[in-house]
Amino acid sequence: MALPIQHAPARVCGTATRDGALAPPRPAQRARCPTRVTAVADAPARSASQPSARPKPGVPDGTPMPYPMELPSRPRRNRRSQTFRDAIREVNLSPANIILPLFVHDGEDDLPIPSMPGAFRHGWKTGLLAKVREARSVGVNQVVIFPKTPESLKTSTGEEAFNPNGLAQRSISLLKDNFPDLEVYTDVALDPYNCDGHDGIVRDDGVILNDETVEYLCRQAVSQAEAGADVVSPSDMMDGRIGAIRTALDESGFTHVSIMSYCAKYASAFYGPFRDALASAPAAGKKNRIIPPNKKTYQMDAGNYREALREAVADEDEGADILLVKPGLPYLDVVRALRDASTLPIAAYHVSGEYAMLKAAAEKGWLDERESVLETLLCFRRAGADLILTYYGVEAAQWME
Ligand SMILES: NCc1[nH]cc(CCC(=O)O)c1CC(=O)O
Ligand SMILES: [Mg+2]
Repeated sequence: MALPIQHAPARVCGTATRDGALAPPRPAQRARCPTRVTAVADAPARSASQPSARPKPGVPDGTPMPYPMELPSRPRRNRRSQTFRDAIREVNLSPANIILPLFVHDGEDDLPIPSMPGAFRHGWKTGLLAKVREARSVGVNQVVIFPKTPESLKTSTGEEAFNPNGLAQRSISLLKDNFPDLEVYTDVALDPYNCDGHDGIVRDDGVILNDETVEYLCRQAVSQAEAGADVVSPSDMMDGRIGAIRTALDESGFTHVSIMSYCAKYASAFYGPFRDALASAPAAGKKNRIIPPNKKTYQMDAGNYREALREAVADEDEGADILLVKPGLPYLDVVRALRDASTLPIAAYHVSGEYAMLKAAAEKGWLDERESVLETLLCFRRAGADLILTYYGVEAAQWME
């Protein structure tokens, strides 16, 4: 059967130069150009009664002639076998790249999170330990802890954030006691502890105070370090907090504790399921108090790229050890920008909404979950991420085996 191949309109045969311009064709190439009609003269003449006669047996109509084409380059040769494809793959994905985010609550049972099927608020003792044991068994040895604070403990300044006996602090200690070589990351921001649902302290007129918040973040980070945290991760986007936290840690004897800065964190709709999990969405305005309904005065605008570089330079100068971009997939250009601009390790957060999208499509049977998750995570690596925070951490590591 003749294949419905349409010849492309005649184009200039030439060689693309490095800057993408077409160089004039070299004489030797003229004869090779598949769209040139001269080649047809070499084909057997077609009689009027056999309009679709083929030039050679088994060669579909429309095949460019001469056949085989004299191609100087055939990239498909390098894709011919799985062995070869594996051998020359440019980046790889390993459980070592994964940081598993874990929600904890101050109770016993693991509670499902409806907008994040397969993820739980773990009971801070048994459930948390069991999940970490499972993660380690597949090679994931890094976790980040997100505590769900009971509403009764939330205040407008979030002091529970640095309660030495708080849920976060207890969870960190428990993990380090049980798994001394586990890398425990923490979240530094006030939103899970703040009755207004903001990462910083909200003044009555709705302004989110920067410098006052930084002081609280320093106390929170030091308290997490005292509990045994290996890496504190400020996710609040206040200005100047990396330098202040570095100084506070150093002065308290924690020169060995690292800082992973959420340096390019965007005001994103993809955090919705996370805020469900922690009941941490910005609160409704109250009598005599204005509470901004979103985080746009501190998290970045989705349209901005250069601004991410500005944030990265500042955080690197202030002493960050790792730079993080968040969300992940819609912001891979920013991951690449930071990868190229900095010598620090780069982390990317495959956030709750991105997880929910894949889960929902997989549950409907619209996507192959394993293939789409592994592809997604590999693309983070290609964009330049060393570390990937993903709720798919354990499943992905199992699938990698
Ligand atoms: N500062 C808190 C914090 N740390 C991580 C996330 C979101 C993570 C996710 O969506 O998976 C958020 C929510 C927010 O900024 O509103
Ligand atoms: Mg900043």
